Formats: sequence, C-alpha cells, structure tokens
Amino acid sequence: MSDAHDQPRALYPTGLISFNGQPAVHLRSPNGAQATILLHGAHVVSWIPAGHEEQLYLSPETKYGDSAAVRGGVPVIFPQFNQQGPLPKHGFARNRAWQVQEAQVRGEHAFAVLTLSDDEATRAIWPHAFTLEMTVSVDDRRLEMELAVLNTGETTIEFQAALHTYLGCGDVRHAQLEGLLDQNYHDAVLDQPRQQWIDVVTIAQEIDRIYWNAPKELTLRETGRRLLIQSHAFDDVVVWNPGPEKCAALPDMPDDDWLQMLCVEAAQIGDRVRLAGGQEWAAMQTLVIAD
Ligand SMILES: O=P(O)(O)OC[C@H]1O[C@@H](O)[C@H](O)[C@@H](O)[C@@H]1O
Repeated sequence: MSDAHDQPRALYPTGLISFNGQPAVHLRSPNGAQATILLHGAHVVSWIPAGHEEQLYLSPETKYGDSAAVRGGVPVIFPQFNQQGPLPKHGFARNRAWQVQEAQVRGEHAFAVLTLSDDEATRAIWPHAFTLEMTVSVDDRRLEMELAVLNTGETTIEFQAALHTYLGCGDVRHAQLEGLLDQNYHDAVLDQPRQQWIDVVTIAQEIDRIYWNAPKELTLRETGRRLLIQSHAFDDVVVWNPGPEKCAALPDMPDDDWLQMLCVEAAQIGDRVRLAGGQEWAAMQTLVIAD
C-alpha cells in the first residue's frame, strides 16, 4: 500500500492506497479522472475530474479513525438524518469500516464498490439486518455515487439517507447555487418552513435548509466553473454552510474554511424509505463539470 503523500496521487493507478494514514481506494480512469474513497465510511474524500482541480472540500483539521466522522468529502448518512431520531447524529454509516468488493477500470471509467452490513454494534443501536452498497465511479468530468440499501432481514426497515457532499469553493460568497426557484424548504436556522422566491441561492452567513422534493439538477456557478449537481431517486436536497460563527466553533475545521465549501446534499429525509424484507432501494448523486 503506498501513501498518498509519497508522490502525486495522479500517478496512482486504481487500487488500494493509504490516504493520511487511512486505508482508501484510489480510482483513476483511462481519461484521467480521479477519486479517493476511504474505507472508513465509504467516504469519498477527493474528486479530480480530468484536466481539472480538486472539486471537493476536505478539512485540513479533520479527525480520522474509529469514532471520527470525517469533515469534508462525501459522508454517507444512514439510517438517520441529523438528529431526527434516537441514533447518533447522521446515523452510523459514516463511522464504520466498510469492505471493498471491487475496484477496477472498465471501458472509460474507474469504479469501486464498498459494502457495509449489520453487525453486533449496529444491531445494538438499530436492530435490523441490512447491507449498504456504495458504488463510486469516475469518468472524464463526471463523478457518480450510488447508495443502495438491501434489507437482508424479514421485517420492514425504515430509514433516512443522504450523500452529504462538501463542494469546494474558491470563495463561497461569490458562488451561486441555481435551480431551487419556488421550492419549499425547512429553514433549520430559523426552524421555520419557507419558500424560495429567487432562483439563485447565495451564501454570506450560516445556511441550513432542507428543500423538499427538490429538482433533480442544480448548478453551482463560480467564476470559470459550472458544476452540475444531479440526483436520482433522492427526493430532497440539503444546503448547508456553517457560516463564520458556527465554523469557528467546529473543532475539526479552520475558522475561515466556511468560505471554501458548500454542502449540497442529495437526501431522503421527509418521506422515510420503508423497505420490506429482501427488498432494495437505491439512489444516486452525480457531479459533472459542465465548463
Ligand atoms: O457536524 P455534522 O454532524 O457533520 O453535521 C453537519 C451539518 O449537516 C447538515 O446536513 C445539517 O443540515 C446541519 O444541521 C449539520 O450541522
């Protein structure tokens, strides 16, 4: 296993690496797209589209290890969103070691499949049988992330899920998120329902919103960059940035780094998924560099 800091990651082929001391899968497609996924949480920590720079935010002060949730990248949220239930915040999937099932190049894309199944520790807090399958694929200027949930038990399970994507920004105050005109949302800062009256969301302070039944394509626009954020089978979208005060209070993020990120999360929150024994649910978030 080679360490991602020994040489430029661009030189790594698809396979297992160590990323900041953590076991990870590195993807490199023949057309030069790259991604890195930690086994801890099946957490995508880096996406570099072909011919472009890093697109995800990853906190330089994030903690790694058994009980840590990585700050940045794409945390997998399951089976509970935020504190909307009795489980630890955002559930347990982001804090567990996943298994790599495959990591390979096929045609023009490189992909990996990671899985997580119930064990004694998960059953102690969530008494259900399940297998999660996270498939991450890169090709040219596209990153696809699919989360599948299989109910491997006999009784119905109910859950929320999200791909909590931290998009990197040059300066979030100059970024625009487009595509949410007329959408109803829950404003978690005000704890009130609201409706979006203008198409463009701009960020100058804390924002924490759940858009219900949101459009399936949004655009993040910054100078010289147009990033499409597409989702499939996730009903909701969360837009989150801690803003200056909350960011300064986060122990795992530099005080000013709220300027460098915007979370646009593909999520299933309002209508919890109910899955009978033996059934499967799958949903996807895709990021595409348009310009
Ligand atoms: O600090 P955490 O547990 O990773 O959560 C970060 C944020 O995640 C977002 O999804 C929530 O809407 C916010 O309310 C929350 O603060």
